[in-house]
Amino acid sequence: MEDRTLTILKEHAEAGATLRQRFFERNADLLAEIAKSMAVTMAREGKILLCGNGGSAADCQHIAAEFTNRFLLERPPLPALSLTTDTSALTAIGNDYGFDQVFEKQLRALGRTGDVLVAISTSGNSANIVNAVQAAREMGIVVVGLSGRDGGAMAPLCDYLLLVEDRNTPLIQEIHIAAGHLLCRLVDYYLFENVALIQPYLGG
Ligand SMILES: O=C(CO)[C@@H](O)[C@H](O)[C@H](O)[C@H](O)COP(=O)(O)O
Ligand SMILES: [Zn+2]
Repeated sequence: MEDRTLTILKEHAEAGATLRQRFFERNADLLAEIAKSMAVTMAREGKILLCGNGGSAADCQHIAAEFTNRFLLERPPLPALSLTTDTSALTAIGNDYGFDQVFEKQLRALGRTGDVLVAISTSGNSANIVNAVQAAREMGIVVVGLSGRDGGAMAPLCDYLLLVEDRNTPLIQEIHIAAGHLLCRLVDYYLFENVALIQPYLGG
């Protein structure tokens, strides 16, 4: 049988590169606006909460750790928490109430008005994500959605929606983590390098 290794590799690399470039071009202003909103939240003692399933759960943990540890800049730890990591909470809620509520119940326990929820779902249709987003809206928590395809059920519920217009879940996720890293970089920029850019939102 013919060896298609190189073709598969090239297709993967090219599709990812094209998608990434188009995403950053289309969403430049939106990414800056979201990063400002996150920076303002943290400047006001709020926090970033994150939720997602599968590979997106790993992305949530990854981004939360960039904030609580450090990113490229040496600076104080920033408050971010992934709702994907507490196996006791996940199994207790999943077992007693159902998997659809694993993020919503944690959010209701830990979220506060003015926090930001980063909800990552490539389909936008995962019930546990949609439920968490709905709860966030009720609680006055800003919702940043990272999605793919047409954004699914989550799309109309988000304050900000970063959409990767493709149907390939792994490629969508690769753009999501690139966007997550950029948000970490911009939040540091607004909080520690050019605070004047968020001063109008902070008042005083
Ligand atoms: O990492 C991957 C695929 O690359 C998978 O684990 C994927 O995240 C899972 O199938 C998720 O359950 C998909 O959920 P969602 O993105 O549609 O909300
Ligand atoms: Zn994956």
